[in-house]
Amino acid sequence: MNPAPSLFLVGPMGAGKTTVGRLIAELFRMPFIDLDHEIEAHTGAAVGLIFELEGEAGFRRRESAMLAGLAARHGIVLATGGGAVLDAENRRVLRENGFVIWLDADVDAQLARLARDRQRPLLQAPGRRERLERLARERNPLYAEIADLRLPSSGVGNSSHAAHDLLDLLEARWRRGNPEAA
Ligand SMILES: Nc1ncnc2c1ncn2[C@@H]1O[C@H](COP(=O)(O)OP(=O)(O)OP(=O)(O)O)[C@@H](O)[C@H]1O
Ligand SMILES: O=C(O)C1=C[C@@H](O)[C@@H](O)[C@H](O)C1
Ligand SMILES: [Mg+2]
Repeated sequence: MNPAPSLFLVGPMGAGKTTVGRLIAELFRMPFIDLDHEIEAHTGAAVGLIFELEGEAGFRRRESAMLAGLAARHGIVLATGGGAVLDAENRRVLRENGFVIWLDADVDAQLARLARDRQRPLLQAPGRRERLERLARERNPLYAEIADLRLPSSGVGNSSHAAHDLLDLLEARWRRGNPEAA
């Protein structure tokens, strides 16, 4: 039961786009694709190394090119990277090609979940809290601009619970949209 052509997950680092996205894809029996992973597989370099060699601008070019190709596929669950919404064309591509889910997380939850992270280049410097707060201020309006649904989360909780909450929300929403299916 999935009338949406594709599900696109957007939101900040540590919100669960990759983890919850993979689970929701399993629950809906849809193929799961992770944008960061595809970029790494295509270039043969980790996100951190791409940032080091080409700067954030180089990474964003690769991200936009990869997103344009993947968003054209139908019936997928696509986990984007936290900064994919920065580009206006990316936002258009997401909005026009699928159902956009904003997985949100407060900064305390991000800090707890990513405390041991050494992969995300934007977090590899002191002042993580200030950095995450600034990113939230800049990006939240962009997530809000394209989201069809927002699922907030806090604490370190459990991604499996988050996936089931999302499943319930989506099914309730689709039943409302199509009373025949209720
Ligand atoms: N809803 C949740 N409750 C508890 N823990 C979570 C939740 N979502 C994610 N996590 C944990 O947080 C960590 C980061 O999650 P994940 O990699 O899915 O984030 P992301 O949104 O894909 O981030 P990025 O934008 O950097 O790709 C993982 O260890 C994951 O298990
Ligand atoms: O929030 C961001 O800008 C990023 C999030 C990750 O998913 C990666 O795309 C990369 O580390 C940048
Ligand atoms: Mg991810």
